[in-house]
Amino acid sequence: MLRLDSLGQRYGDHSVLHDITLTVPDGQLLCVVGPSGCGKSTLLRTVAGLLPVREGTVSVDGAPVTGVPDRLAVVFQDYGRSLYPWLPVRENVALPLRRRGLGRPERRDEAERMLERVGLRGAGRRYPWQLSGGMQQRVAIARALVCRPSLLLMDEPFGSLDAQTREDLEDLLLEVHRGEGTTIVFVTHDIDESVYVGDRVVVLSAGPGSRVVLDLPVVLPGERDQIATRGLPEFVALRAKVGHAVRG
Ligand SMILES: Nc1ncnc2c1ncn2[C@@H]1O[C@H](COP(=O)(O)OP(=O)(O)OP(=O)(O)O)[C@@H](O)[C@H]1O
Repeated sequence: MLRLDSLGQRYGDHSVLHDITLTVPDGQLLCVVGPSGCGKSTLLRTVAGLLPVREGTVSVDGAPVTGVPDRLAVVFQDYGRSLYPWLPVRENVALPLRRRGLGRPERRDEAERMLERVGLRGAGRRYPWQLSGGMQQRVAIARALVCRPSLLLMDEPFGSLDAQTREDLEDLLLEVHRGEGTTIVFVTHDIDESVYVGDRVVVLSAGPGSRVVLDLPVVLPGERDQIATRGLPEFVALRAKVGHAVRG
C-alpha cells in the first residue's frame, strides 16, 4: 500500500505540491492527471525516493520512503533511453534479476516468461534498436515487471507512441495488471486514457502548490474494450468530470 500524508514538495522557493493526502490500496491502478507543470512527475519522483520529502510523509508498505523503495519499478516515456542498446532484449529484461541472485538459466527463463507476457515471444535475441517504439516500450514493461514489484510507477509511458500502438499497450497494461495484481501509479496527460486504464483517477490543480481537486473511482460495466467502453454513457460522464477538473 502506498500512502501520501500531507505531502508538500518544492524546488527551492517554488512550491509544486501542497498537502497531498492519498492512499493507494494494493492492486489498484491509480491514474494521476493534471495540467502541464502541475507536479505529476515530481509526485512520481518523490514516491520513487529520487527527491527528498519536504513536508508530510510518504510510505510504501508501511515503511517511510527515504531512498528508492525495495520492490519498486518505474517505466518512463522515453523508452529509447531506458533500454541498453548493446544488450539483447532478453538481457535487458533479465538485468534486474541479477541483484536477486538468480542463476543464469533462471534469469533467462524468467525474462522469456515476461517477454511472452508482453507479446514479444521470440524477440529475446534481438537488440532494442531493431524493434519499433511500441515493442521497445513492451520490453521496458517486461523489465519493470520481471522482479514482481509491489509498486509500479509509470510516467506518461505511452505519450510518444502512435494512436494504435498506444491503444494496444493500454490493453496490454490492463491485462498484465489483472494477471499480476501490481499496484500502479500511472501519470498521463490524456484524460480519455486515464478513465480507460484507471481504477481511479486523481486530478491535480494547476500549480504552484498543486492540490488534489478530484478523486474519482472509475466504475465501468464489463471488460474494457477500446471501442465499446469509450462509447458507454458512463465512460463519457467520467471523462467529462475529469475534463472539467483538469480545466479548473
Ligand atoms: N529539477 C527541477 N528544478 C526546478 N524546478 C523543477 C524541477 N523539475 C520540475 N520543476 C518545476 O516544477 C513544476 C512541476 O514539474 P513536473 O515536471 O513535476 O510537472 P508535470 O505535471 O509532470 O509536467 P508535464 O505534464 O509538463 O510533464 C514545474 O513548474 C517545473 O518547471
